[in-house]
Amino acid sequence: MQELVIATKNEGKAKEFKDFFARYGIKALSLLELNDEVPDIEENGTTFEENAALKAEQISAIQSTPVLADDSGLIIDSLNGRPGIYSARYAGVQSNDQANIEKVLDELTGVPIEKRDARFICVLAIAIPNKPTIFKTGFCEGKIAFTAEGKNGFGYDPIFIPSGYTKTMAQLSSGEKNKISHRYHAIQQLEEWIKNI
Ligand SMILES: O=c1[nH]c(=O)c2ncn([C@@H]3O[C@H](COP(=O)(O)OP(=O)(O)OP(=O)(O)O)[C@@H](O)[C@H]3O)c2[nH]1
Ligand SMILES: [Mg+2]
Repeated sequence: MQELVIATKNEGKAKEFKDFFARYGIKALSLLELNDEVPDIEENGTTFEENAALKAEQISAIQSTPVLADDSGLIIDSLNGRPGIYSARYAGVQSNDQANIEKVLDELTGVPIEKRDARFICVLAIAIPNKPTIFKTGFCEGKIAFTAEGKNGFGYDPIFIPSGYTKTMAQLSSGEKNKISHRYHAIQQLEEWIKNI
């Protein structure tokens, strides 16, 4: 079976990539599964594109293979786009999903539903040795809930209600999330590339 390295140490993302790529007969391997120890890549870019490229290109250079990286996050309109590129570390470098969620809910205290618009963004970068890096972007629109609900998914899923739904992303099955998510919309644009992998 064909393999593709995904430059992520996030188990939630890794699981979603495995499900997506299995459909194309490709085994997605995260950095947590590689035999050699892979260094943490410093995400010091100022955009999702820069951070995705940093992860994909550095791991591709180490492994000498094509590598896909995902830089993603939550953009909340009434917080001027925060947490944005800082989504993973919003409540601090050592923060976890729970602390990040609490910080967002805290900052949105008293904000009515019409002002809770938000979207997830996923920027994929594919680095191929000696070729220009490819970028694809996907979005998922929605609103921030008043309380955290649901146990599926990861990150901010328990407080994100996708447009057209009355449940949070964490209350949807993985199959349902993977048909509407920002990651799905980005991967969909890679179909042609995947066929020629
Ligand atoms: O509810 C969510 N559902 C999602 O589908 C989702 N996708 C991203 N996120 C959030 O955005 C950060 C990305 O930051 P990020 O791209 O730097 O990833 P990461 O640091 O977790 O792992 P890595 O891929 O860099 O190793 C993550 O940690 C999450 O907090 C999501 N939250
Ligand atoms: Mg990261």
